[in-house]
Amino acid sequence: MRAPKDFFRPLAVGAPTPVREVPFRPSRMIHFFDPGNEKMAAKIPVIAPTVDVLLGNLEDAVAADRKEAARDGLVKIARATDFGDTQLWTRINSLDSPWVLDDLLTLVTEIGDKLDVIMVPKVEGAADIHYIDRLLAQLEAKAGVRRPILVHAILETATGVAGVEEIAGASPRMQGVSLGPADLAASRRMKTTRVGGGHPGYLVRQDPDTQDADAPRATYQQDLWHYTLARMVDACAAHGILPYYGPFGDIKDTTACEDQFRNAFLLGCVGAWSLHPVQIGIAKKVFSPSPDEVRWARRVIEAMGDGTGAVMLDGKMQDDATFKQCQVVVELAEALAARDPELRAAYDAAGEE
Ligand SMILES: CC(C)(COP(=O)(O)OP(=O)(O)OC[C@H]1O[C@@H](n2cnc3c(N)ncnc32)[C@H](O)[C@@H]1OP(=O)(O)O)[C@@H](O)C(=O)NCCC(=O)NCCSC(=O)C[C@H](O)C(=O)O
Ligand SMILES: [Mg+2]
Repeated sequence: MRAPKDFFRPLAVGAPTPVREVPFRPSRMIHFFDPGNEKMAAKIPVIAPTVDVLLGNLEDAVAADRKEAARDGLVKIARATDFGDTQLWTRINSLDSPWVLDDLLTLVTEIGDKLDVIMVPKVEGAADIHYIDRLLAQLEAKAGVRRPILVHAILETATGVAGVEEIAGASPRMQGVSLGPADLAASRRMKTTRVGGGHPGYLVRQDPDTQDADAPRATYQQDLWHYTLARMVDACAAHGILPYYGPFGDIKDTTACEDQFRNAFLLGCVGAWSLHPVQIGIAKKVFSPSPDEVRWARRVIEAMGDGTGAVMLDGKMQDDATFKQCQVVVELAEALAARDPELRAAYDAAGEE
């Protein structure tokens, strides 16, 4: 553990100075693609302007004999593409894999100036982040990278969940954390076989009718991920970094995907992963506050004046705390609208009603 006074010092001579605050850049969808898959790679110039983050995936879902093709493909795409203000991320292979060292050596050396964030899978604790932190500093110095590449951890082992607070605060490079429900389920020995989402067996049942013991009893499906997501959101907020829901594997079930994403949004997440083009629009819709909500939030802020005291608005009490919640909504809306002209128009129109 570094002493507090050294926390923001570069970890290698010649490495860029670490950031003091994670820059808030829209990242409603982190769009995964396999850079070694020619069909997907061909779509990247068209997809890039429609997403907030493009992520060249090198880890799970890329077969062992395609790892080098994926890595080389990412270098080629990064060099050939102007991403505008869309961020470029990568997910490297896990720290115990035979590929990760070459992933880092190649990517930082070849395209370090184009990479915004490196997503690290299966992070177990602060030690994993410290290892990556020092190695990145050495590679950035060697390659002459001018701004620090940030780090994003996937929370997908039971040990990682137990240490999420120390992971979130392990380095000034920490940009955020995503939930990895599929690996986490395996690590915990949960009895599911899905990538995220609910399960019909995880439910609570209405109490029996005292007059009629045989009367049907309603059941309510519960959210398997609530506990972990809530811990992750708190850890991220406490350390000033950003929380994300991860993947939703049932590509055809766009309704349940939207529900899962919305739960995460309401709980504090800023985005989710899109695994297929059909999930891009869902994430965009869900992780952008609706024009009605923005209009309401603006009304509360206006009615509250300096933000102290209490007022009634449409029969509802507003005070310092609702003022702060409304500021969160309006600040997010403004940051997203600055990048998204359609959203700007929708928010402006709502303001005129
Ligand atoms: C899920 C898929 C395998 C589905 O692919 P496919 O069967 O080809 O779907 P479609 O026929 O509907 O595709 C239509 C066209 O769109 C292209 N396509 C598909 N996906 C993408 C994409 N992500 N980006 C760009 N283009 C895409 C197809 O090539 C088709 O093109 P064409 O034929 O020319 O019309 C596939 O979507 C896929 O592999 N997605 C990514 C999966 C992935 O990254 N998985 C890893 C992340 S989840 C995870 O790791 C779990 C997590 O860590 C945890 O532990 O929880
Ligand atoms: Mg995983």
